[in-house]
Amino acid sequence: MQFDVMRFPSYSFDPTTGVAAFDYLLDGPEPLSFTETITFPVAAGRPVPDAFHRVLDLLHVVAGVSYYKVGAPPRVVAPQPVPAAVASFFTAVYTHGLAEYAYRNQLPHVLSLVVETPGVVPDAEVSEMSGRPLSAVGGGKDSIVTLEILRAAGLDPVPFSVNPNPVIVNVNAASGLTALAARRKLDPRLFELNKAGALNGHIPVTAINSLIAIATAVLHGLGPVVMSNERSASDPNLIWNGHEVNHQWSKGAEAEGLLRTAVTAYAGIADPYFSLLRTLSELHIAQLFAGYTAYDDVVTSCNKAFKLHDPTARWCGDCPKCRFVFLAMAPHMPRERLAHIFGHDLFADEAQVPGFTELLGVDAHKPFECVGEAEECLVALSMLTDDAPVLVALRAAVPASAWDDASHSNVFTPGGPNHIPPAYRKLLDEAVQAG
Ligand SMILES: CC(=O)N[C@H]1[C@@H](OP(=O)(O)OP(=O)(O)OC[C@H]2O[C@@H](n3ccc(=O)[nH]c3=O)[C@H](O)[C@@H]2O)O[C@H](CO)[C@@H](O)[C@@H]1O[C@H](C)C(=O)N[C@@H](C)C(=O)N[C@@H](CCC(=O)O)C(=O)O
Ligand SMILES: Nc1ncnc2c1ncn2[C@@H]1O[C@H](COP(=O)(O)OP(=O)(O)OP(=O)(O)O)[C@@H](O)[C@H]1O
Repeated sequence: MQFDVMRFPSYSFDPTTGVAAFDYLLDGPEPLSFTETITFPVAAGRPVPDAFHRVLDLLHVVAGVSYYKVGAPPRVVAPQPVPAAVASFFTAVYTHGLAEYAYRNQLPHVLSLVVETPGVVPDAEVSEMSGRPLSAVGGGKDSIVTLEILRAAGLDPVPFSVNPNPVIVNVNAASGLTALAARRKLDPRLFELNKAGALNGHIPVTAINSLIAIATAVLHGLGPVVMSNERSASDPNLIWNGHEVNHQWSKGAEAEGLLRTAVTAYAGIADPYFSLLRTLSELHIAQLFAGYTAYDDVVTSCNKAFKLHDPTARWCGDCPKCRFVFLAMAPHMPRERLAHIFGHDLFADEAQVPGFTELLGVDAHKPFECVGEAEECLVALSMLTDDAPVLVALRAAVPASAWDDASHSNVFTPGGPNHIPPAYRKLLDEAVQAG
């Protein structure tokens, strides 16, 4: 399949049903069109603010990555004039956000795409968001820590999810907070094309979920949107053709900054979105999570729970994410509690050794998954003193030089680029001190 250009013909929004329908066109000798629908929670009795439509304009282009990847045309033409910051954001989403897809499919031209726009407009006038925080919930430990920090500060957070699976529904129930949800339905034609062998790969899903969250906050008079993206999300998995390839790019600090700037410039909202946990390592977040026992029967960080066609899974117990979270939580809680959360003790199973070795960075690059740095894994291992079979094998596998790095590690010192507003930074600092 050969296409010349990706276009964005139109979109619609019906305030009575909350349904937005976004159209896409892969144009060429045999064009393909797609429609994705996103159903927002209806805000009965509230007028639809202009800023909501502005955020949908951004979402229309960003959600197009799922369809772009079917054919990877050399041109992407956005539908309307935007401020320069928005054009830069679009280009970053299609290049950095699709870098893993480009690497795996050997499509270097994707890394140097420039999303074209039909003109440049000045930045919008800016006003504040001043409602209850809308806190994105993915069902894992990170968003639970954020919800609990916001709740403890009396901010009355509203949990929010896109396509909440049973894990997210159960986490929200355990929190006792009333949640909002949006439903996202990809065009079924995409799955037919995938089955027929079309180009496919990873997309920057957090950028899409984040814009859906911001649109929901605007529609309901809530906000800012508070995410739970950690420090290590900004670190690349590898360098290819001189470009960083980061599986988690749209969870990283660069993407967060670009998205914030684009929303402010185009929709006129100050401080619309930030990650409360941005300065923390995964190991540090796991330590804070250990202080909340109410979620032990429901929390799930395994990505198997996010499969569109099987949303019932919890911890699979045999993937990089399960291994990483098990290792990150292990120093902060008794093994019995950890085994209860996961359903079994991964450190007792010697078949897990190669997977843990990969996390420690002994053999290859960091896996294409949402896992922390090798350094964090080494520090976790150095904090564990018992002789579980996997731990014994890992200690033997780690070269002596690696332990020096771990002992000088700053994994429990908050730091790094972030966009946390000062009032929220104070809450985080208090939680870290108490933890
Ligand atoms: C659950 C998961 O990890 N899915 C990735 C997997 O897709 P798979 O086919 O195994 O299952 P589905 O997610 O059900 O996808 C079915 C097809 O639909 C396509 N698709 C899905 C969502 C979307 O927004 N657009 C789409 O086009 C997808 O390509 C499938 O063909 O492998 C895919 C290819 O590598 C990944 O793209 C799937 O990842 C999902 C989009 C997803 O939600 N993944 C998150 C769990 C995830 O990886 N989060 C990252 C953050 C990445 C970021 O920058 O935002 C993380 O936690 O590190
Ligand atoms: N379905 C979803 N709807 C809305 N936000 C989501 C969804 N899935 C993940 N997120 C948010 O996206 C960000 C990244 O997700 P991620 O899976 O890393 O976090 P998590 O589920 O909270 O924790 P963990 O890293 O333990 O899985 C987090 O802020 C999370 O709250």
